[in-house]
Amino acid sequence: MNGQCPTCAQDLQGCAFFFDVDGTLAEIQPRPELVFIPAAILAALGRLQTVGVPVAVISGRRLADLDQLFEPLRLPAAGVHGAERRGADGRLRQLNLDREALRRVGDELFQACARYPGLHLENKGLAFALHFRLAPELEAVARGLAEDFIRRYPALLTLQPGKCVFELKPRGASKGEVIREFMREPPFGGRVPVFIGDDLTDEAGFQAVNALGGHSFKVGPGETAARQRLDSVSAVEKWLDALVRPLKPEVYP
Ligand SMILES: O=P(O)(O)OC[C@H]1O[C@H](O[C@H]2O[C@H](CO)[C@@H](O)[C@H](O)[C@H]2O)[C@H](O)[C@@H](O)[C@@H]1O
Repeated sequence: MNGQCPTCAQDLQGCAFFFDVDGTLAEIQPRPELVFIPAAILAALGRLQTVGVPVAVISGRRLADLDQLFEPLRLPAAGVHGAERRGADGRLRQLNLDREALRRVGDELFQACARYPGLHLENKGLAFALHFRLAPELEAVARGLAEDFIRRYPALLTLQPGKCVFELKPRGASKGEVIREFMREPPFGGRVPVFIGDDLTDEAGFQAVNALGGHSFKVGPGETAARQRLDSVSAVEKWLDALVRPLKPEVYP
């Protein structure tokens, strides 16, 4: 195999790639369940995986959702902002959390959100997303609800703002920490990490790869710890295409 990273000219086999999902590999959609990964991106990730270049997705979504989105690929992945992780060996690790307490929080949130039909509560079991994309006038309500629950359950939850969403994520969940965990394991360990993301939850990941001597890319505008920039999901697609294009054609029919 030959091939280089188009940005840093590093041999691909020396790199390990980490990708955020929504806003990075998939265009933002009005509702979470409408999201899809473009076929060209799936093909590029599949190519990298086929030739043994380590690839993982690092998302706020649940692992189960990620597996559906990336079908037929089954990638090493971290879900719920790092609260759950599946390594390259297939082993699952989760933060040690009080599931019964989280279930009660989910029930309470459901009751609280019922008063605001425009709010969409995404209950991920280990985390809760209060989406106001389809009702922007409810942003302050969503923030208020999220802050109230964080105040009442400070040992359990922490606030993670995002794109038209306030998330209550488990305390201790961090995209930076899961990238560091992947980098301590084969086949990621010993390589140069590259992380591409677009949102506030990705900042911990950018900081982690910067500290590990890797490359960090922010998709779109906004202040960031990332050191390089890609404009959009289509720019990520083109970047990935440039990454895999030099790979030998006989390996990829
Ligand atoms: O870390 P990510 O993979 O980027 O996931 C972050 C959150 O993405 C989803 O919400 C966002 O995307 C939706 C679909 O485009 C959009 O409707 C919503 O406004 C965005 O906030 C997902 O629903 C969350 O669970 C993820 O945590």
